[in-house]
Amino acid sequence: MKISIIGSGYVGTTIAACFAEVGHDVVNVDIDEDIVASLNDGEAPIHEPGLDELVEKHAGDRLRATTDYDAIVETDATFLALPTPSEDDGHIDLSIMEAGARSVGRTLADKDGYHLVVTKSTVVPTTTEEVIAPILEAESGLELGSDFDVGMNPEFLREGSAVSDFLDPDKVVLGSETDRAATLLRDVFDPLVEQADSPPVVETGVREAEMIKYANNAFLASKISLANDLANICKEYDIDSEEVLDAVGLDSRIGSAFLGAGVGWGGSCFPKDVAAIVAAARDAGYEAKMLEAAVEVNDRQPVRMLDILRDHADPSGARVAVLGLAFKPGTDDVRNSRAIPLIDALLDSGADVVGYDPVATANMREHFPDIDYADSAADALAGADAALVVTDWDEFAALDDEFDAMTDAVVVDGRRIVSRRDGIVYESLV
Ligand SMILES: NC(=O)C1=CN([C@@H]2O[C@H](COP(=O)(O)OP(=O)(O)OC[C@H]3O[C@@H](n4cnc5c(N)ncnc54)[C@H](O)[C@@H]3O)[C@@H](O)[C@H]2O)C=CC1
Ligand SMILES: O=C(O)[C@H]1O[C@H](OP(=O)(O)OP(=O)(O)OC[C@H]2O[C@@H](n3ccc(=O)[nH]c3=O)[C@H](O)[C@@H]2O)[C@H](O)[C@@H](O)[C@@H]1O
Repeated sequence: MKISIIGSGYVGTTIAACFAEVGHDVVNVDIDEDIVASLNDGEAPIHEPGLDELVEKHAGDRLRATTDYDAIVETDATFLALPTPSEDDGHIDLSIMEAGARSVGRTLADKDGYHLVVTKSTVVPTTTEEVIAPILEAESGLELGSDFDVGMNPEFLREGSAVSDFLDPDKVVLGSETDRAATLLRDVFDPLVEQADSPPVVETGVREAEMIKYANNAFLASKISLANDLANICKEYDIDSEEVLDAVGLDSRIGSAFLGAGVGWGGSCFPKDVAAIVAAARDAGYEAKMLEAAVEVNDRQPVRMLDILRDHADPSGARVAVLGLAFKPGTDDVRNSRAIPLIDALLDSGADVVGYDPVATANMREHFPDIDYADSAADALAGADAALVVTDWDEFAALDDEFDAMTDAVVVDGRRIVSRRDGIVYESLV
């Protein structure tokens, strides 16, 4: 099949390369000329394990990129993989989706024959039918339900394992409102489902598919916050929270994944998606109390970490090493990293901050151009009065003699990753 994908970021590039891998002809449309050039040169514009190989293998053959929306006319289906950021009050900002839909609609005016437009981005329920579809109709002059249909196919991949998550998913969710759209979506996913050893395929309505994505992310984020709440109680009683949560996770109804207690969840999606569904629920007249509490617990974890530091050392005038700047290990992405509120609070307290991350320093420098950055954990620790461990990079577990170079070795561990205890003042957050 011929597929077009609008947007070539984490999701757009990954699904384009993977659709090409399972045999589709794919064209990626992005407004960024550098991204388009990179894809056409056979180089992935983002860092994801396995992506370079797929892009190199298919570029110039089953995979091409362009800035020209006209390319979608020749395709059977168009996937919108555009950003859906948050407004300041948490509401979803649909302006980029609306701009993309206008461009797609204008282009489809020139198409003879049926077309399917699928929302891949995470959007609050009713967006595809009540925002995207009317724009497509108005701009194209075509009629929804006869000339074209809309569908919704939420994405569950994680950064750092995007290719393997997409090619080997736990489930595929296909949202549509007409038989023709359902059949076409099935045709798109059949080759992927077959090579992935037939994961469950959930065929549902468009707004149900939109809600499944939010429910998924809200559940995972809340599970971490609940683990953090329980771990905080454990700490009050001097109980090892890891032992407790490991045992709890053995219950097959609960499961061990996403029970990792610590400084909380960040990244480009959990914070914005939980905020967006809470705001959408409020607009609809419902107060999502559990989700609001999940956010509150998450916001409190970095504050608790600073409180622990203050129990052992005065941050004012102290040199504090922040180990780990990425929102999770395996990525250079710092969007909503827990390191950001921590560094902000340290600077407010008058601390002299030195940050270290194996790969995310350049991105964090854009947020905090004026703090120091070290080239290694050892350099960050040398002469520091205290260290806060924020991201669970494996290399932090191996730190040992490096702590001896600290001036006053106070270590507050936000991810329970540091092994060394002797000769340092060590306290874990949970
Ligand atoms: N990043 C992730 O791990 C996941 C993201 N999602 C959702 O997928 C959606 C996309 O997210 P990402 O891929 O992370 O975004 P991204 O920011 O990495 O990439 C978006 C791309 O769209 C391009 N773009 C912007 N306006 C455009 C326009 N009018 N026409 C064509 N291209 C345009 C940008 O140049 C950029 O390359 C969001 O709704 C996100 O919530 C869903 C699952 C996982
Ligand atoms: O919608 C999205 O964009 C994606 O959001 C998350 O993926 P991602 O943000 O890449 O990263 P995760 O591995 O889920 O981690 C998110 C945050 O939770 C934290 N986390 C994770 C697991 C855990 O046990 N404890 C914990 O604090 C991580 O450190 C990180 O800050 C979801 O896992 C994906 O399924 C989803 O598609």
